[in-house]
Amino acid sequence: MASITLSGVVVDIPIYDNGSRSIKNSVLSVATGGQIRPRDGTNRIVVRALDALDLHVAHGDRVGLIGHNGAGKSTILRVMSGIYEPTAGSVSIDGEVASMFNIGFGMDPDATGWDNIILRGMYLGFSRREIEARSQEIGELTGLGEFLDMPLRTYSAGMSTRLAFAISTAISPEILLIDEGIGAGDAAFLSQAQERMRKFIGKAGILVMASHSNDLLLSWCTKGIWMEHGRIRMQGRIDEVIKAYKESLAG
Ligand SMILES: Nc1ncnc2c1ncn2[C@@H]1O[C@H](COP(=O)(O)OP(=O)(O)OP(=O)(O)O)[C@@H](O)[C@H]1O
Repeated sequence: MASITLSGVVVDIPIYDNGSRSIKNSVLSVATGGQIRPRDGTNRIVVRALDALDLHVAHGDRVGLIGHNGAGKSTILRVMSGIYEPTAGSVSIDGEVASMFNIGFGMDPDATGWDNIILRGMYLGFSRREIEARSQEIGELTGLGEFLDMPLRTYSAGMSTRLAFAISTAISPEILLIDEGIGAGDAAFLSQAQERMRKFIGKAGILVMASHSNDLLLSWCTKGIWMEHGRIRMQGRIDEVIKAYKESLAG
């Protein structure tokens, strides 16, 4: 059974250009972003992207991360995927993780879409034989047609996302992490993606996604977590959390 538990997770991101006094003086006065603070005992400035975060995601949960720019949504996903090591606290992940945001990983910009399906598939743990056997099906799902014969560097962000999405969901991971971007697809791709996502969720994995699209969050998620300055402001049913967040923006 897949699960994710974060206990007291702090992520401080050091800023190496510490020459500016104005950074220190503007601490906490802004509506967006994490908390900018001098690091204890040093002259270094850090951004506290996550502040003592406790979070449990259980098998079958579909969690939407909501909040203003810089609230910490992407940082949570990066911690869950192992890209960021927490400054303090602990992370426990049970299950195979596939993430949809490090889409450059395991991909070669000069190789074609077809070749990248093989490369990224192997990076995600397929054997060459397994991924070759499935590459046709994955290629069709991308809807990229003849672009699959073109080098990846000729793709738009949305096209790269299609490719990454098709490969990631093909491997049926137990935990899927998505950061924005998926909204970059067109309507036909999104409905195809939803169908695939429903199948994925039907296999009872975990989905954690960050998005500014309420429609996408409402259709894919059941739980919502509203982040603010690296902390959880509210969590609960996705519709209730989105409603409260919208009210706070209006007020
Ligand atoms: N590479 C970095 N260097 C410095 N600060 C960073 C870096 N990455 C993130 N941060 C800071 O960490 C905080 C949290 O950022 P994060 O990307 O998690 O926010 P977010 O909620 O995903 O925002 P958005 O909705 O704009 O994508 C912000 O204050 C941001 O400035």
